[in-house]
Formats: sequence, C-alpha cells, structure tokens
Amino acid sequence: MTLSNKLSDPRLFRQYAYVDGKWTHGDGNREEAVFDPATGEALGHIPWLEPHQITGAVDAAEAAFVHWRALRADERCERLLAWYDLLQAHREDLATLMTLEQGKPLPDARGEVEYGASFVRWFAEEGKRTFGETIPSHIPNAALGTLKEPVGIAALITPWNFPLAMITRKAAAAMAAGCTVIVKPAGETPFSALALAELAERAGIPAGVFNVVLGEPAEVSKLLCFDDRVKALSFTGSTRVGRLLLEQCANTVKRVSLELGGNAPFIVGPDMDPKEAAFAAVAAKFQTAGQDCLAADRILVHESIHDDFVAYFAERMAALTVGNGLEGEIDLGPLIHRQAVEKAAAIVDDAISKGATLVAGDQSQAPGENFFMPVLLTGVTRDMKLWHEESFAPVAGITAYEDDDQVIEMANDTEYGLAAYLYTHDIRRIWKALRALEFGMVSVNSVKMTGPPVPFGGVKHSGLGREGGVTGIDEYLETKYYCLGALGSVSGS
Ligand SMILES: NC(=O)c1ccc[n+]([C@@H]2O[C@H](COP(=O)([O-])OP(=O)(O)OC[C@H]3O[C@@H](n4cnc5c(N)ncnc54)[C@H](O)[C@@H]3O)[C@@H](O)[C@H]2O)c1
Ligand SMILES: N[C@@H](CC=O)C(=O)O
Repeated sequence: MTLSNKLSDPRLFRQYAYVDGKWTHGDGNREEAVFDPATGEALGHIPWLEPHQITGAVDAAEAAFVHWRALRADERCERLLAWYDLLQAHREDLATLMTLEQGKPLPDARGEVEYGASFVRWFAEEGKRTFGETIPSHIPNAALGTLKEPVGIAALITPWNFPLAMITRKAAAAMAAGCTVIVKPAGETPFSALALAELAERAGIPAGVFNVVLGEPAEVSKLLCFDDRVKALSFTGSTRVGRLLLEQCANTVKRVSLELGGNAPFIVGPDMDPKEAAFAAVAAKFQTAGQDCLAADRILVHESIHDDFVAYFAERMAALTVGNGLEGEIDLGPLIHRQAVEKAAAIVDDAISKGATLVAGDQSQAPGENFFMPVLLTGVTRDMKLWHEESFAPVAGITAYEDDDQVIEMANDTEYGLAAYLYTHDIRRIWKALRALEFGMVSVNSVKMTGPPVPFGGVKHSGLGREGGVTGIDEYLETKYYCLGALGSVSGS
C-alpha cells in the first residue's frame, strides 16, 4: 500500500518542492528518499533543488511580499484562519503522514497537528494587534511615534522531531506580520511541510507567500543566509547547526531567531510524594521517545526520597509500550534513524563505564532496528555524556542531591538553558529556584508547559529570541520611528 492510499485526501502527499505557488522538480535530478523510521520502508522521494532554484524562491518571495504586506491585517487574518480551518479539517491525514515519516504514535501526531494549528489561529489574531506607539514629544511642534512594519522575507529552517508545529509557530507569526516565507524542512520529514503548502494554497494564501524548498541542507541554508534579500532567519534545531547559521547570517546582518537544544533538569524536592513526582518525570522524559527539546534529561531527586522515586519511576517505565506508532496503544515510537539509536547506546555505555547503575533497559526487546527501549540509569555524575549532552533518546538518568543550593548549581551546570522542571509544594523553594534557574522556561508541578500564548525559548546556548506568545510576532517586525515636525500647535502632545 502506498502512502497516498493511507490518506483520505491523497493530494496531501506531495513529492515536489513548492515555490511561487507551483509544485517543482529539481532541475538537476538530485533527489532524496524519505523513510518510515518504524519499518525502514521508503515512503517516497523528494527532489533537491539546484542553487538557481533556491534563488528563484527568493525572487518569488520578494515579488509576493509587495502585495502581501500591502493587505490589511484583517485580510491576512482571514486567509490564515482559512488555513487553520483546513488544518483542523485534515488533521487525521496530517497525523497519519506525520507518524509515517517521523514515527511518533498517532495520538501524539494528532496532538501535534492541534498544537501546530493553534499557532496559526493565535498569530492570525495577533497580526491585528501589531500596534505602534505615540511618544510624548520633547521636540516643539512635533508628533512622535512608531509604526510596526514586516521585516521582509523570512527563511525558516526546521527539524524533524516536530515536523509541523515548528513550521507553523514561525510561519504563521511571519505571515501575520506581513512577511513572506521560505521554509526548509528537515529532509527526514518533508511531507508534513508539503501538506502544509497544499493547504495554504487551498486557503487562498497567494503564490510566493509560503514556499517550501528542499535540497542539500548546508547548500540551501548558505544560499538563504547569504542572500541580502532574506531579512530574517528563524532556525529550530541543534546548537551545532544554529551556531553555524548565526555566523553565516553575520555578513548580511539578518534578524536571527534560534530555538536550539535543551538539557532540561527535573528537580524533585524532599516534600514531594515520590510516586506523583516519578510519574510526572516519566511523562517529561519519554515524550516523543525522548526526542524532544523539553525532555527531562537530568532527573535530580532529593536523597531522602531517592530510592522510592527510583522504584516508582521503574514501575511506570516498565508499563510503557514501544512499537510502530500506527499500531495500537503505543507510547514510544522508533527513533528517527539508526544513527540516533547508536548515539543513545553510546551514551548509555559511557554512563555505565563511569559507574552509573543500569536499573532497566533491555535492548534485546527492541521491536526493530530503529527502536530503543527505555533505559533507566541511577548514579549519574557530571563526568558522563548523559549529563552534558542532549541524549535525544529515551534514556533517563537520575542523580541524588542533598540540599537546595546544591541542586540549583547542578541544574545550571550545562551550556543549555531551554527549560527546567521543578516539583515541590514549598513556595519559598519554588520562588528561590524560579529566580536562580538559568533557563528560559521553568515549569513548576506541571509537565505540560507549551502552547500559543507562551513565550517559548531559551537562554545560554539554547537560543536567541522567543516564539509564540504576544512577543513571537516581534521577531518578524521592524519598529519604524517617525518624527512629524513643524506641525504648528501640537507641542505638548
Ligand atoms: N528549542 C526548540 O524549540 C527546539 C525544538 C525542536 C528541536 N530542537 C532541537 O533540534 C535538534 C534536533 O533536530 P535536528 O536533528 O533536525 O537538528 P539539526 O540541527 O540537525 O537540523 C535542523 C535543520 O537544519 C538543517 N541542517 C542540518 N545540517 C545543516 C547544516 N550543516 N547547515 C545548514 N542546515 C543544516 C536540517 O536539514 C534541518 O532542517 C535538537 O537539538 C533539539 O533540541 C529545538
Ligand atoms: N516540544 C517542543 C519542541 C521541542 O522539541 C515544543 O513544544 O516546541
């Protein structure tokens, strides 16, 4: 059965790039196969565009910008809301596509479609609220103020772990602001991006406003970063590639937003019920099979409840089901590819060789070559890779701590600063930790922390800027100051 036969609307499965409202082949006949990580089967192929075709996408976005920015904000809102409605209407197909190319269980994929669509609705509305200011004038007979204007063309480069929501969180903000966009999705998961393009077209988003380019990642990114007509780059992905792109954008002095890696601490206070905290930690660790920038990577538990916590964690972890996300009640799908499995195994081996205890995680039970069974390690210490690197895998590491000052210092001992979790009901402990934790987001007694109203983003090497929330649209807006002089009698306004 081919992929399109699994969809009720087969036209959502596209194997072309989408530029200037046209489905596009690569002129050089280069292409890339896309695999189902659960089965290893090829799902289809995507073309790689040639450099002149990437430049052509910038030409198209430049031409479309003239008209798109000139629309009234409420007109852009209408088109974005039509896109939102189509995402909702096709959520089952979008979820199926996502599970096939990314591997996450179907209920999680449905959740991501909802999540991704919610950003479109949010920014459709926010576009109507990009207010400027009036400034009390210090210049006689003048009126001062600001206007908000779209920055121009935005290049959006996105990862494979959230193939739809990482695009809409950027694209909807940029498009609502009046920008045109060129999306470069991850080669592992292009089909969700292309389905978004198909639905954007049906929603009446004009040609050239939403483009999806495909190609060799370093080549495409360089062309977009070096092109002076591209005014903003928004990237979600690894810190390694983020640093590279930041450098590449320096020459053209672009607006750069970076959503990079995380290495979240999950702190459990001595006052917590160990069962409640352990169950929450399992949820925070194993979301998206651990391939999540918010995954709880370092679980720091007060020594007084450590042993009970470990027992409950192991019990809960043992109940997790691992398998093909399209089949039955599955908690964890495959990892994205074999290299991810090898990296996870190396991180586990490194920890064990340095003294960690393997409590659970028998890889002989893995249902396929891209699967990695959940692992629980205790006695994790700072010299281990598991402490410093994002494992991006279902590997949980637990460390005991003695007091509040020590655990804050441990939590901050990372180059990353995306998200931290804190479980305690002691308000003084909460307040102290909230202020001391060097992370862009701190979630207290809640695994879920994201959504459209939230300013999502990190500090330190986890990124620059914020996505979502009331400030997310600012990444795509310039502030233009004006001074209207010689007005006669307006002094004092
Ligand atoms: N902070 C966030 O909001 C957030 C969200 C999701 C994922 N992430 C991070 O993303 C990473 C996982 O995603 P990934 O493996 O796709 O990341 P990645 O950095 O390898 O790839 C991200 C994107 O960059 C492209 N790319 C890869 N190499 C490139 C190069 N040399 N030059 C230019 N572009 C290149 C890829 O094709 C892809 O489109 C993790 O580090 C995760 O924490 C962060
Ligand atoms: N779960 C994150 C994506 C990180 O990988 C989000 O909600 O943005």
